[in-house]
Formats: sequence, structure tokens, C-alpha cells
Amino acid sequence: MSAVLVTGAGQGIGRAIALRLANDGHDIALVDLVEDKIAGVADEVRETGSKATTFVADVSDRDQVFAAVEHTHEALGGFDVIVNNAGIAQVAPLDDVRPEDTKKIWAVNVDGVLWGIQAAAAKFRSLGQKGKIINASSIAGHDGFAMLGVYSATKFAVRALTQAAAKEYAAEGITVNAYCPGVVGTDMWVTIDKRFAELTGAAEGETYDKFVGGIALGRAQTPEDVAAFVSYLAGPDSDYMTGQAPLIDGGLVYR
Ligand SMILES: NC(=O)c1ccc[n+]([C@@H]2O[C@H](COP(=O)([O-])OP(=O)(O)OC[C@H]3O[C@@H](n4cnc5c(N)ncnc54)[C@H](O)[C@@H]3O)[C@@H](O)[C@H]2O)c1
Repeated sequence: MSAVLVTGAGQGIGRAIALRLANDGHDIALVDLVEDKIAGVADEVRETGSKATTFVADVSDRDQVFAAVEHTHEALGGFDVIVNNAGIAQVAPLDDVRPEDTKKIWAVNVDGVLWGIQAAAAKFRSLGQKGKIINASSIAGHDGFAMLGVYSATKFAVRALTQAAAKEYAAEGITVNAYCPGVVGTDMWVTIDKRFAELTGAAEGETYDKFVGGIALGRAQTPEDVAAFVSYLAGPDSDYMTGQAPLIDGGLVYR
């Protein structure tokens, strides 16, 4: 099939995407901050029969992202898809946000996606081939959530980059889309829930449960639910789709 680079692949949604795409028959380059985590996922990928390679990189560092793309091409013998999945959350009332807070989250969630877009487009161009760029936005990229204001801003920004890149690269046969999960019970949500508890006096688990209670389909979202949509985006059935960022949230209505 094709060679896919997934960032933030060491756990949560990124891990599920890596495993789903490996099961679809793609070879996978796993990129994350910590080697131990991606080494374990690489073993799981190899069990599916697909190739796996790991590369430690911080997506907020442009040179490291370009190096990750080069590594993918060398190790897997191709480069067809990038999934710019890595991201961090931040829970704070807007009044409390300081410059160092916005810099950090912006560097990972927005700059990190931009470097991934640039590096992938440059590589597709140098190889003279088409390619697919897939970015992690969020339901918080469609609605500004209280206490998640800066996080929401970064995810709106990911949608903006997705739309702009889709227009800039369309003539080269490069498609650019995003996925927008709702509430997925990964480590990210454990951290969000704890921070809500500290700030609002809610019991631990209460905020997560409230959000899950607002999901129309009546069950919590799994990383595999997200990975199923990314499987479509990474495969040939999405060839005529670009610049889109659909919600995959089970019909979440709680705000
Ligand atoms: N969990 C949710 O409910 C949810 C909802 C909507 C969108 N998202 C988005 O989906 C993506 C994955 O979320 P998750 O819940 O799996 O998160 P997670 O915290 O469980 O995992 C994120 C992974 O990204 C890695 N990472 C963080 N910063 C990095 C950096 N600078 N460079 C490289 N890797 C880095 C972490 O080490 C970790 O392995 C994120 O972009 C997140 O914003 C998550």
C-alpha cells in the first residue's frame, strides 16, 4: 500500500491510527517525543505484517519534523501520507493565560501541524508524486469551549491551515483534510478532567462524565472510532475530498 508517518503515535488516538492503518496494509513511521512508547507500538504494527519504523522528534521543531519525513522515506522506501496528530491540551480560564502558556501550546498544536504540512508537501514535490496530509483538529476547533479557550483557538487554527493548504496544493494532487474528534478517553482527557476538578471543585471524573453524557449516540468515543475515519482519509476512497474537517463526535451536544 503506502508509507504513512503518524506523529504523537506513542499512545491514545495516534497509536490507534497507527494500528488501524497498519491493519489496512500501510507501512508506518511512528513519531513521538519518547522512544520507549513508539518502540512498543512499532512491535504491535509489525504483528499486523506491516513495516514499522520509529523516529523521536518534537513536532514544534521544524528541522526535526523535516528529518522525520526524510527518515520515513529512507526506512519505508516511500512517503505517501502524513498524519499530524500530536497535540497537547491546556485547561485555564482566559483571565489566567500568560504568554508562556500560549507560546507552548501554539508551538505544538499549530506550528507543529504547519511544519508537518510543509515537510510533507516538500517531499511529495521532490518525489514528483501526489500525497495526503491529515491533521488533528477537534470539536474544540468548531466551538470555543469554556476553560479550553486557547486549546480551542489552536484547533480552529488547524482548520484554517487545512483549508489554506488544500487550496495551495490542490494543483499538485496533494489533498489536505482534518479529523475532529469529540471526547475520547485518552490520557489527554484524564489531564483535562483533573484540571477541571482543580479549577471548579468538580469531582474527578465528573467533567468527563458530563461530556460523555452529552453524546447523542450514548457511548464514549474510542480512539478506534477516530482511527476508522482516518483510515478513510488515508485511503483512495477520499481522493476527491480536500479542505474538509468533519466532526467525528457521536453527536456531542454538551458544551
Ligand atoms: N482525546 C480527545 O478527546 C481529543 C479530542 C479532539 C481532538 N484530540 C486531538 O487528537 C490528538 C491526539 O490526542 P490524544 O487524546 O491521543 O492525546 P494524548 O495526550 O493521549 O497523546 C498525545 C501524544 O502526542 C505526543 N506529543 C505531545 N507533544 C508532542 C510533541 N511536541 N512532539 C511529538 N509528539 C508529541 C505525546 O507524547 C503523546 O504520545 C491531539 O492533537 C488532540 O488535540 C483529542
